[in-house]
Amino acid sequence: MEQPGLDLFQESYLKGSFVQEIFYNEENQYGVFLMRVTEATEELDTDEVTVVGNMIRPHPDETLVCFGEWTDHPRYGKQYQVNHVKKELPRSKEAVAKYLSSGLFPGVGKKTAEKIVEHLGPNALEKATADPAVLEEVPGVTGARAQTIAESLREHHTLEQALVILYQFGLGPATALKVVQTFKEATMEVVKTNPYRLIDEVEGVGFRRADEIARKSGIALDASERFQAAALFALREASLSRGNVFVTEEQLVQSMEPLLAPNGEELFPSEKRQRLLEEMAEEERLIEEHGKYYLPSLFFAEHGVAMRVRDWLEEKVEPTPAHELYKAVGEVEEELKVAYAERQREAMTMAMDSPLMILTGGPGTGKTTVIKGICHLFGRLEECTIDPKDYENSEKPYPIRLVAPTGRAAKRMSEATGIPAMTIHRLLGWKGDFFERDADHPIEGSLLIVDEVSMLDVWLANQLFRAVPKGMKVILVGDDDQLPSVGPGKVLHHLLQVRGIPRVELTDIYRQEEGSSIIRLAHSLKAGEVPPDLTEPKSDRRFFSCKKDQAVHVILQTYTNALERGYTLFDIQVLSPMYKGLAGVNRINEELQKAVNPPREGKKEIQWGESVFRHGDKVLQLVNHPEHPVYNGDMGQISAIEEDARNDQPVLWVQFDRQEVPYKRSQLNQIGLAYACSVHKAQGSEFAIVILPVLMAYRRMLQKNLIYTGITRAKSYLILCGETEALAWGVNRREREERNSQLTTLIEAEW
Ligand SMILES: Nc1ncnc2c1ncn2[C@@H]1O[C@H](COP(=O)(O)OP(=O)(O)OP(=O)(O)O)[C@@H](O)[C@H]1O
Repeated sequence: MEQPGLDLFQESYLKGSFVQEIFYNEENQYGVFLMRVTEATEELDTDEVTVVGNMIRPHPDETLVCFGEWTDHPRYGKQYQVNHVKKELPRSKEAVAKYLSSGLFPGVGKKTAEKIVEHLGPNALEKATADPAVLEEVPGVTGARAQTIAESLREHHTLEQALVILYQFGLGPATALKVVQTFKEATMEVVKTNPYRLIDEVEGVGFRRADEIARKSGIALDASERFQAAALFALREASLSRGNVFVTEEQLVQSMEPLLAPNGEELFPSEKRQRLLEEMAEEERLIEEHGKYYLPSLFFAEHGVAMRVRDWLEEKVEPTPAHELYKAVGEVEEELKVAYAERQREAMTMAMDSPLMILTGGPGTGKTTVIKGICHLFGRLEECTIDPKDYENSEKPYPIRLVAPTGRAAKRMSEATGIPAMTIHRLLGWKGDFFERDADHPIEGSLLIVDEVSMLDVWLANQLFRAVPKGMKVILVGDDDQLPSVGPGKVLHHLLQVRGIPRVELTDIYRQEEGSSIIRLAHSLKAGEVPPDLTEPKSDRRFFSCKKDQAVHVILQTYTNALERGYTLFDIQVLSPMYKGLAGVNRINEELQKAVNPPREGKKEIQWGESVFRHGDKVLQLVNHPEHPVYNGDMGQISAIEEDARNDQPVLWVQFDRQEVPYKRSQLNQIGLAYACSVHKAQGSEFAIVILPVLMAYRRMLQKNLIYTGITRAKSYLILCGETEALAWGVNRREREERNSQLTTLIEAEW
């Protein structure tokens, strides 16, 4: 094996060809190959080496130079982690002929390949790339065919070159590959003339990265496209990271400053700025209205929601005669064996006569009990059965649609009311990139009840509202003190500010009667007060004082104690405000996995990025899965693992409540370990036991809504661990910023 001196090649590399593909994922171009090495920077004790990394799928006859480093994988041993790959064109006549007929070049079979090599010699590839006309000299190759072959040769060559240049521009191999795959032969053109296109078209490229490329391509600091890219980037950041539906011009300019001129120089005077923004508005890349700047999709969503709400407010409903209403309420009370409180009764009767109504209230105030009452009252007044069984073989659709943003919330609601419930995505027929239900294909039924509305962002609210047919009553149920939606807008909050939307707020706590001190604590914290008995042990809650570095230990101890007492993995949930850090979600998951589901001989597991999925692990679905009805926030348990599954075959199965869902390797980013999860991910769910660390180390994240949401996830037992001052600090801190939205004004202005 050749070994050139290190002075010639500073980087470590292996040269050779791939003799076997062990694994290859088309989606992220990640592969594992066996390479026969002919040349290397260091001495090797074998000439067959396992090589892993992101790369365009190599062809067996290609000679490759892989630059990278040696790693020691805990499971697979020593392997070469490729950083980037350079392909060498084959040199011998046989290899060139084989390469040409490998299928990479359309229309070139074995015979033609041999003829080309015969005629042009071993340098055929270089010659044909430089001058396609030489191919025409090959007997039997017509002008058009010569052209096609030369084009694909050149295309290959250009892609290779583009990759090398992108590496030089500082892009990592995975991103560089994505760029080349997106723009193909146009890659270099895009990179040289408008690398800002990468922000929109290549996942994982932000403004700063694109701007670095622009610098290297010689694009001026005051170029128009630079300004416009920064404007869109800032607008997206404001909406997606901070939840704003729009930004004011001042906010926009302010957030663009650090992007455009970190040293404070004025590259875009106000006149130029104005002109460039106007240009973007003309091209509908953004929308400007009275000095407010929107991403188009948010503008239309917010206006859509406002328009729909206005329609409901303008709708006239014939009121049900009072005596009929009260008689029916009495019958429902009798049927359900509940004596509804005055306010609860008001909510039920109001729901019957309003096209749109909002029901709010903290935990334990009886929202679910009222939802059930509303459904039964509706059935009586409409004189229709609400027993799902009566609709099983009927043409008639079930009249009530009960929905929630997460699968767990829907399940909880359906269990508590006895009425079928589903996620909003399922109701709307989410197909992965579009909803089947819209204004032209509305949902069926005459009563829609949406729970956990605080989680609804303006996009989803618009999708849902536009799919509601005329005449269907809509009841929105939620708790405005919970965390707002992850996506932009604060729909429930802003709807509550509209005067004129019928609403009832439930304030009396009923669960307290059952002796819940968790709910009492939640209500105190909501009022910004830490009760003096916080650290006193109660029958349903405990506070364990500890510092940051002890928190994980306390969590492990409590968790395993609960398991010993017969609680299951699904009864206990650790919630943490952060992912990173000593007591963050990631670390707790790692430690709990070690403690409650350790590796064992014969127990299958699979490495995924930094983490390991093991048979029996509790996992969380992170996105809505359009193929199977599993949704963001659903939890399940790994029921099988096939370690050596081929790329297109499932590698792991998760048992959710009602079904087992298979995942291919490329889909493993849709799940995560779930012994611990973020408070955001637990929205809409309840657990028998919640363990919540509250530490000053998290103070950046701690705020009232988050603590309140975390605590109210506990149904039977709450364990707080950490520092009392962290809790006090957090509950006195409101959400950092209000979210910009015009929703209230839009509805009120024209209504
Ligand atoms: N009028 C009432 N009389 C007696 N008990 C009631 C009444 N209303 C509600 N409850 C009881 O209070 C408890 C909490 O009610 P419910 O679950 O409906 O509240 P919730 O607002 O939906 O709470 P959460 O959001 O925490 O689920 C239940 O056990 C319920 O039976």
